[in-house]
Amino acid sequence: MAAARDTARGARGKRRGGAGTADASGDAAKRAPLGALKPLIPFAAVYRGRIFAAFLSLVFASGATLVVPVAIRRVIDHGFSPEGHTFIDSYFLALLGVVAVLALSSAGRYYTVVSLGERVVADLRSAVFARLTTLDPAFFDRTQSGEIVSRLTADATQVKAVFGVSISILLRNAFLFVGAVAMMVWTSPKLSILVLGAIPLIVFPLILSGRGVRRRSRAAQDRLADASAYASEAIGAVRTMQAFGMGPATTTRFRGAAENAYSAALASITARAILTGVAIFLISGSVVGVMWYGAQSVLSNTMTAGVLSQFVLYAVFGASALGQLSEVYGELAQAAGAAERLGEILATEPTIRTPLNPVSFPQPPRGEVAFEDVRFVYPTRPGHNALDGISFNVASGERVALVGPSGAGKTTVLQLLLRFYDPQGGHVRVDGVDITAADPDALRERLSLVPQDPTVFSGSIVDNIRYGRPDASEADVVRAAQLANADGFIRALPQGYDTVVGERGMTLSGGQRQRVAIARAILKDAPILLLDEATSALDAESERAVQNALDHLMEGRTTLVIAHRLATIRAADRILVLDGGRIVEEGTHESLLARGKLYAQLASLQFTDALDDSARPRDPHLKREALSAEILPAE
Ligand SMILES: Nc1ncnc2c1ncn2[C@@H]1O[C@H](COP(=O)(O)OP(=O)(O)OP(=O)(O)O)[C@@H](O)[C@H]1O
Repeated sequence: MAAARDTARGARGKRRGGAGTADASGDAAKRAPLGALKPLIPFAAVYRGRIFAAFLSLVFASGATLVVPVAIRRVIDHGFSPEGHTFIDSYFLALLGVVAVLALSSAGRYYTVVSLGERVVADLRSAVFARLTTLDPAFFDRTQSGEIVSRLTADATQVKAVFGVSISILLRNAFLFVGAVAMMVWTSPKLSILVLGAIPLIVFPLILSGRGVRRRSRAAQDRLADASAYASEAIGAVRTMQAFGMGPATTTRFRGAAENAYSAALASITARAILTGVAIFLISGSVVGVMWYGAQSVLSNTMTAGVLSQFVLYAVFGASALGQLSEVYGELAQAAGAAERLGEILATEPTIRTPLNPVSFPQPPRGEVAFEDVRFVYPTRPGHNALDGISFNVASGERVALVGPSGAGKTTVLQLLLRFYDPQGGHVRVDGVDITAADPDALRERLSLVPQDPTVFSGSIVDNIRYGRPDASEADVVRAAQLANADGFIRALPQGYDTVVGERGMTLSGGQRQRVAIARAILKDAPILLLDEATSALDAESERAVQNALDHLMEGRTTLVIAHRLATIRAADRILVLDGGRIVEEGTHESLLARGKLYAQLASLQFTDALDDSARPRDPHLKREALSAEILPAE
């Protein structure tokens, strides 16, 4: 049950990048390149007012830009003539006004569009995170946590950079391009035909190469996610890494992952560089050609110098707008790669869902549990029955211990009861209700879990205890801590209950972490307690403190405990012995010992408090043969 064990197990079943990711990238390559940005649309659509403001400022900024060449033509054609000095002041004054409008509307455009980008990405990140919290453990068995973090950070950042700045550039240039083309036609239809004829020749190859950029960009982000996943796993297990002297080897592997990310990014950059170069040459080359033709017309007096200047300015505007569009297109294609990955998470539906008409649990809770011929196979390990037709009942207030060799299916029983997975066959009932017909949140309200290696989050002790009931008063928290035998050590900490414990509670001892988790469960006060006892023996004093805390916790509750200690087993009303996903024996400690089968063997080997030091055989091999029946009754 422990988080750490979960992680380790998850890692076994995981494939780098996850199957879903690989398939989706194949599909994506076939889709319209920017279609992947679609998941962002609903996020932006919420902010209609800002979009309208952005649109207005765009219209003004582009309009002001497009007026400039007209003013320049007038200055050239009339301003330098003898009577021109009467006009020139007013021309330049008007030009100054245009420039002022341009400046104001450009600032407005930048502000509205970029802040919209920030807003959308903040919403997107929260939505992706919210979706992640609803996904069932089967998803996390397939996907590495570091990869997910990378999507939340690197991908969202890329979308933000592009969404904010590039969309602003894209829209401005799209407006300018359309405006410039219209003005070109108005200025000189003949020259315009020449220029516009060249456009399809320019645009088509750009669109084609944009697709390649996007594919490469997605590959680069995938490699980056691999590197992040590896890094977060390594940093999460830094003590193990250092204890085994694996620092240099880990660094080498990370460097490999980082190099892969670099190579993939380089491929994407190269494609973009080529795209930009080709675009600039095609576009500017065609402008040069048109200028040459226009110069001929001026020389043959079929066009004035002012009109040519005006036309050339529009052509330059149009060309540079197109050039920037192609560059932005590359960036958008990159963002599409990132958005697509985020979209995949948003589109992942949890398999554990509340049914349309959930059955409610009876009130008040009774605390009954029933497994009826439950069969279960982990999705990442098809073909292996983790539970192979298990049936048992736990009555209200009963204490049942689950015992069995490693891999027998004990943890799986608790995972199914928590509805982390649904069984392929049979039923799991709580208070008579099939849990697949109920709301998972309502189910989990009736369950308290104390895992083997309890998770303590970075934050204050008081917040950690409150984790199961955020609205609990300080007095309730203290009472729970007292019952959990944790009050004493908490008060001895530098800031008492407000002491901040490091990430994953690293600054607390194992026994202290367990007592914090027990206090949390006491505070939650659920009728059914799921307990995964720690396998590692604590020192005698902590052991007693934890045992005492557990006694308080189990009082008046139905308890299902994965037992590793004799004291717990003796306190149980009934013991279920699991092996290979089945219940092979059932009874009390004494009756099972008397049978002399699997339980009796396990009893001599497995229970951490079964042998006191004086009775512990010197030779570890002898321990295996120590007859439980001889030693255990002496306990
Ligand atoms: N997330 C998972 N994905 C795939 N297989 C899993 C997963 N978790 C457990 N298993 C497999 O299911 C079987 C039952 O595991 P389970 O964790 O229930 O055993 P256990 O009795 O709790 O063992 P232990 O005492 O070592 O914790 C094992 O073969 C295990 O390898």
